[in-house]
Amino acid sequence: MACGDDGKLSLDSIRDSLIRQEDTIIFNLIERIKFPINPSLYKQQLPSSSNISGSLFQYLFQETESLQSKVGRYLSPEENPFFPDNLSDSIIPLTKCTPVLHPAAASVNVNEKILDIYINQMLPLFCTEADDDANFATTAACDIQLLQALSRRIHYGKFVAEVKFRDSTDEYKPFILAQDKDALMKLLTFEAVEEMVKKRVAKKAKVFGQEVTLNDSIEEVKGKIDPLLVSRLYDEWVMPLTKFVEVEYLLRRLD
Ligand SMILES: O=C(O)C(=O)C[C@]1(C(=O)O)C=C[C@@H](O)C=C1
Repeated sequence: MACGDDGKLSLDSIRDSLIRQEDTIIFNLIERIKFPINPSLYKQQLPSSSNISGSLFQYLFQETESLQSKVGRYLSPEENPFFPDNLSDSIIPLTKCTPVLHPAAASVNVNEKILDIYINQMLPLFCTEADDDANFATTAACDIQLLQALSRRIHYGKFVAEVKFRDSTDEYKPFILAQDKDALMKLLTFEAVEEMVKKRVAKKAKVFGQEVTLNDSIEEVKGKIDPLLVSRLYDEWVMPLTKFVEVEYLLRRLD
């Protein structure tokens, strides 16, 4: 949802973007699972002489975000930082355009949850537990790309919620005034759409993860990623967190 796209805001256009973002997430997953979990990356305390606290991963991620913030990454309402206290001012001036989202959108950030689920549940599900392969910098680069793609997709819930609110203000308003989270969750849920998303991401995982050879007679070989796990990723984490973001945004929509 680029600056000035306000006029193009529709549920169909937002869903098209979510569909395109599936490709990014699945390709990034395929890249990450080339490596084992590499647990030392997330636990390793750096030598005290380095003056850096936390894990190597945290250090790399914070420095990446800090550098990207200098060139304006977090001026975009689509981007939400994992380490908001560690950002630098942007050297790129803010473009003047009408914001699509309500200003309270800035206070909705579920990246702490995403990071916790990613390290403690997703990596053990997708990656092998083989010994560390010491490819820490490359592994972390894959993690950061994937986490940023997941975060962008999940926080897109703000745009989905905004368009649903604009399309059906009379239906949403009483539940927002009553701060009724359950009623909002029910109203914004489309089970048939969720079923389609799960099927589509499994199909994409099968297609994107297949080995491409020039020998047509070769039997179908095991793909690079398990389609069922991708479907589970969306079912258990991506869609529930997107809906959580939608509810949190709507609760603040009339502030
Ligand atoms: O497409 C929507 O209406 C959304 O709110 C997005 C989404 C999703 O995360 O994919 C979430 C909730 C709906 O039940 C269906 C799909």
